[in-house]
Amino acid sequence: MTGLKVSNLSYHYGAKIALNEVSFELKTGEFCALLGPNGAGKSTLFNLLTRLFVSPNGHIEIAGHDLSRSPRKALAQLGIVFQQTTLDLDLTVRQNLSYFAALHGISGADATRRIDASLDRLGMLERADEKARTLNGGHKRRAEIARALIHNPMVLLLDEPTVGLDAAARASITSHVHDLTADGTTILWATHLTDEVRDDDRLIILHQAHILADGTARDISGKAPLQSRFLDLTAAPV
Ligand SMILES: Nc1ncnc2c1ncn2[C@@H]1O[C@H](COP(=O)(O)OP(=O)(O)OP(=O)(O)O)[C@@H](O)[C@H]1O
Repeated sequence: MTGLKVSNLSYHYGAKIALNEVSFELKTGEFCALLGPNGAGKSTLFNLLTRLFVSPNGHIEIAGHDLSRSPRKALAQLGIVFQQTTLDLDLTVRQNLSYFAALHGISGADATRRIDASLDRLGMLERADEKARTLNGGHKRRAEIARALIHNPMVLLLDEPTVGLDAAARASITSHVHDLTADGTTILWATHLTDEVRDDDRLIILHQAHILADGTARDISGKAPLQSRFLDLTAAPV
């Protein structure tokens, strides 16, 4: 079954092409790293996937729902973690998640059950009653990922979620997020850091609006380290 399908998607800012005929398909429960240097088009793609932008060209399907024809159904299956922290630092972790649950029309015992389950998935349940302000950067991101899962989306988008974190926190978050695929969540993880990509991961390399490579990280890097393969691929203009 398909988790996320993007077909012939293009986007222009005036004369500037930010995405050019981009197509890829992720299976249900697949983890995919979207690797691209600054300006590759990652944020533009995320803005199209979340319907902040609408493109007249191409199609997006989220968990089988066409985003332009059935936006409510499609967006109900989407969770997103933005690059910038959006927690209310004066609320506890649980209060932050409760607020988000309410926005999705989830309250009472159902909200409590979902919040506990989400926090548990990210190893954050014991911190539920701590103020967000007191959490370290890695725990803040984990709370935000738990929040993005409250409505049980089939597809989770993460836009460079480890920016500003130390190596240990980055490793912990990448590991937690990989674990989410075990129950069928499809993950699209935007990054510009090759060390966040595992050999077995699906990897899409985006550069100057084009997909330059799509396959397993192992196959794309070949005998070279992924970092040098990535630098080679993105050195030349498309
Ligand atoms: N509002 C805009 N007007 C004109 N050009 C834009 C606009 N926003 C982005 N671009 C250009 O579109 C291209 C893709 O930008 P985008 O922000 O999607 O890349 P990105 O991969 O997310 O980069 P970063 O990692 O730096 O956020 C870049 O060349 C960028 O300069």
